[in-house]
Amino acid sequence: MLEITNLVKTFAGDRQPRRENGDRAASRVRAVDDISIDVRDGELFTLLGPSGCGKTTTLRSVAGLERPDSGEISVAGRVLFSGGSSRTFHLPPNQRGLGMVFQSYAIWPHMKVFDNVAFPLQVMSRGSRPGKKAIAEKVMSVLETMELAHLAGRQATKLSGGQQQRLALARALVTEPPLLLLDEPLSNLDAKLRESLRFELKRMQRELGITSVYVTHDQIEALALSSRIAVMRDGKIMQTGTPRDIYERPDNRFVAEFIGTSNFLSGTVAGHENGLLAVDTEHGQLLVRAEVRPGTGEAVVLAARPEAVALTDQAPTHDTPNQLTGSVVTRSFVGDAVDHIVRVGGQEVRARCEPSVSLAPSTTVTLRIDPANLTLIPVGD
Ligand SMILES: Nc1ncnc2c1ncn2[C@@H]1O[C@H](COP(=O)(O)OP(=O)(O)OP(=O)(O)O)[C@@H](O)[C@H]1O
Repeated sequence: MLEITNLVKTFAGDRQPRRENGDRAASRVRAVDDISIDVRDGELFTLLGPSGCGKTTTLRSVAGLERPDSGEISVAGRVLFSGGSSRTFHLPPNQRGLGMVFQSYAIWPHMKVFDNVAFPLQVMSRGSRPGKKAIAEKVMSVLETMELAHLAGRQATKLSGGQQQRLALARALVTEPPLLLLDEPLSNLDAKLRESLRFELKRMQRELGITSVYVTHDQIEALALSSRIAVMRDGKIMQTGTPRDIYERPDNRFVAEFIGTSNFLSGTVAGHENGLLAVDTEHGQLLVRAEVRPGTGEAVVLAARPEAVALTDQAPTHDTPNQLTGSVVTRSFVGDAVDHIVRVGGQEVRARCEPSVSLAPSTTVTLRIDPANLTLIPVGD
């Protein structure tokens, strides 16, 4: 569906000191350094990597907002950009027909919810513009998908942050683009809202089967959402694979370390109770707050960030879920926290604790992870 071949994009870097011959040579930053990507029909494909690795520049190049130095970009066989030593072809962004949602909500504040979504249809060229009635139907249908239909008449600014972001999505989807580009669309939202919108985004993407490219620096978000992930560093792709490939079989040290700052616990779904999912792991049963409902017996992975793992040298208590027993391997002070590595059965778990919690190697400890702080990653996705 989306094919990127040998894409290169450089920017003028900081100016260098004047040379002996009086020239000032400007160094160039290779923001995207010869990358090739093939996104399949219906996939949610994620570009993942640390700040400055070239994710946004890649996405902006697909959108037509950056003009690459060389390479080729095509969507469904239609060339959007082709450049190199000879002639360059660069289709302007407004002729690419792609859906885009960026970090800032980018809704039109002076318009009502309905009009925000109707606008992209109203400005379509004469031949392809639907009639007034068809526009109203399309707008209401996409507002329903995003659960905003009841707010159609409201001023866009009078929506909550999550609703505004859903509105931005509705607006990007209404023209039924062949490809949806999403640049950290959830990063301005608080953790709870991010979690629930992540599920909605995944549901919507699946239901509509819309091919999407998603940019994020958040490994857990990438693992939980994506069909496949490309991990980037310094403008290059370090590995492309399914979430499972990436965390189970990292190709190189960079990918292993970048993904490995989170903890992963494998298990199978045992059942549901009181809005919580019970997962059997080799360390016992863990509860996770999840809005998706995989079937009993399905294989899943639970992810926990190190700061979500609490440690104590007290024995487990009866009234608290998600307690594991382990033994401290190492601890290290990192300024405002103490990082511990704890051996639990056959695996090491990282816990980032308050400075007041500092447990010596070989101490037997109880690890506690709140069900709300575990992320469910369906494997086999
Ligand atoms: N307009 C620009 N002019 C000069 N350098 C740029 C420009 N845009 C990006 N860069 C540089 O290109 C590199 C890649 O930037 P890019 O924004 O694509 O990274 P990113 O992975 O999306 O980072 P972030 O997650 O912080 O947004 C960085 O070194 C950045 O400083």
